[in-house]
Amino acid sequence: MSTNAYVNDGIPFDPAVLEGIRVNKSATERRIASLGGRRAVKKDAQLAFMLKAISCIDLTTLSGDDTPGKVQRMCRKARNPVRHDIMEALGVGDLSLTTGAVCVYHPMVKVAVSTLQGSAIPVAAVSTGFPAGLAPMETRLEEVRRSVADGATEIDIVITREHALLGNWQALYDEVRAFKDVCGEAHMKTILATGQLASLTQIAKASMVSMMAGSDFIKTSTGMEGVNATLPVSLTMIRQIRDYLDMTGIKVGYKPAGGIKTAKDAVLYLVLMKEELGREWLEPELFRFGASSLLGDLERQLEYHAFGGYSAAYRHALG
Ligand SMILES: O=C[C@H](O)COP(=O)(O)O
Repeated sequence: MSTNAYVNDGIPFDPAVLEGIRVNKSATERRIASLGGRRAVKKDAQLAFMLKAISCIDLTTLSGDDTPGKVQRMCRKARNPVRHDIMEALGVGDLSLTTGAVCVYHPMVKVAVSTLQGSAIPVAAVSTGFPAGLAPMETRLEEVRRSVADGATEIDIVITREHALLGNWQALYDEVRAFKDVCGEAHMKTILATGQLASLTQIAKASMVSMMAGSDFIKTSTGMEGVNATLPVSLTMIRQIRDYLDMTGIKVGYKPAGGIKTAKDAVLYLVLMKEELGREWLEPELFRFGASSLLGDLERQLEYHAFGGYSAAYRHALG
């Protein structure tokens, strides 16, 4: 069962809501360009942002050569994401820092759950025919059922891109709703694969439909598309989260995923969340990074803050 208090039961499909959605690409890009320069993050705040970023990572391995051993190592890293001597030197040795979750393919759910036993770290399973989402619907639904039965409390689903590309919003709604029904109490994150959609307006509409259908989180990418998470796409999606909140009073989470590799990038995403949605979206209940290598750079930067020097990237596991 999910321990996340933020649940979106969804609302009935309303095509009229979509008619008013238009995204101005240049205005979106201008807003993002203002992000880095306008407010340089000071050193102490940077440290806080980096620790926050770690607590919001869905530490991920999604590779054809995943093995139980690799997943176990990743789970151990999720429990202790930063070397003890670095945490001590930063004066935060007593902080019980973990990543937000670990994220794996279905066959690795059991091993992740057993390795994380005794911690509060949830296991997320990518499901529904990840990454293309082109398996038969019954197979995709069954995959969700099995991941939930094996102990995943978070399910990352992929949408059928065709529905969004053709503007078949009722079909997208019905698909996401069907996945939500089989997720039961597991928290559902809906991956739009934004790099394969046609425009920011289409991404905004797909975000809104996914939330109407009961997504607890909306997520950019699988990490396997040619273009994965970007800041303009993120601004587009989180403004839909804001509109859905205004419309329903329901808070939906956001997960940028794929290609986020540096502490600097992570801080920009956190600043964007804080400025657009407020502090509540800086918690793992409402914000996650889907990332396989970001933790390595964050640990490296924290080491720099602690000791004034970098060690080689290879010294940071999963770096
Ligand atoms: O959802 C997670 C992504 O697949 C991770 O992508 P990445 O390997 O580029 O960090």
